[in-house]
Amino acid sequence: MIEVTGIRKRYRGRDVLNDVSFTAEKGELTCLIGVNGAGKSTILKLIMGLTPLTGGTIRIDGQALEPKLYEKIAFVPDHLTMPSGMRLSEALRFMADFYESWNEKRADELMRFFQLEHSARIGSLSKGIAAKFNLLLGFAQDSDYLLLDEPFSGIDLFSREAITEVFTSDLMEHRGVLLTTHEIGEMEHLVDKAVLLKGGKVSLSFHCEEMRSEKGKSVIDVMREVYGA
Ligand SMILES: Nc1ncnc2c1ncn2[C@@H]1O[C@H](COP(=O)(O)OP(=O)(O)OP(=O)(O)O)[C@@H](O)[C@H]1O
Repeated sequence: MIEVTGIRKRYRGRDVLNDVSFTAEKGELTCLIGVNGAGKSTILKLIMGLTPLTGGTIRIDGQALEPKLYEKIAFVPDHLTMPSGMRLSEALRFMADFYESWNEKRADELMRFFQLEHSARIGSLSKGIAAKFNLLLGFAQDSDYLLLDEPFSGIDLFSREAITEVFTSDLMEHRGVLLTTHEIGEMEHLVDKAVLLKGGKVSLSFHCEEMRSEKGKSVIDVMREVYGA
């Protein structure tokens, strides 16, 4: 379990996150929802140790963050970070060399599934194709947890559908997935738990199925109430 307790983050004298707590469990898809600038990406960076906490604690499977724990987590940022002149085949080789958790067979399957060409260069990819390859780099790591920052941002409907299919496959079955989004769209039926951020705090956190069965509300209904949209 990823356990975020009372975290605070201050950038240049301004509190971006103020006492944020939530958990993301293995075998579940947890969605961090918030408008632009709510602090979603910051939370993922804090979990990955890419920026220091101002306060609070983050524990993974009961342990405080330390470099060894990152073997359990794959992080997919909101854009491809590989050099633009690199071919996809070279990027895959880099991942295989760099990550012990790299699963070559899975990477090959996903290359075929997303219809990606090994010889294409990173810089020549369209936005949607780049997003698919970016996701592949995370999906093909045998990690317990997968953190995804805005995986659907700027992607057309058909690419979204292909990516959604991966989320429902057994590739994800036992993993804990924590993803951020500002619009839930067709993801809604995939999400187990929603964490709604507002004003640097968690406004509401709930299991979607319970919300549906007990209050008859969808995630979008709740978002409308919280964000007044
Ligand atoms: N390195 C930084 N230095 C200063 N301020 C920052 C830094 N990174 C983020 N911020 C600020 O922190 C706030 C939260 O940013 P963050 O990127 O986490 O939001 P977000 O919810 O992911 O937004 P989006 O949906 O637009 O990606 C924003 O106001 C942003 O300007």
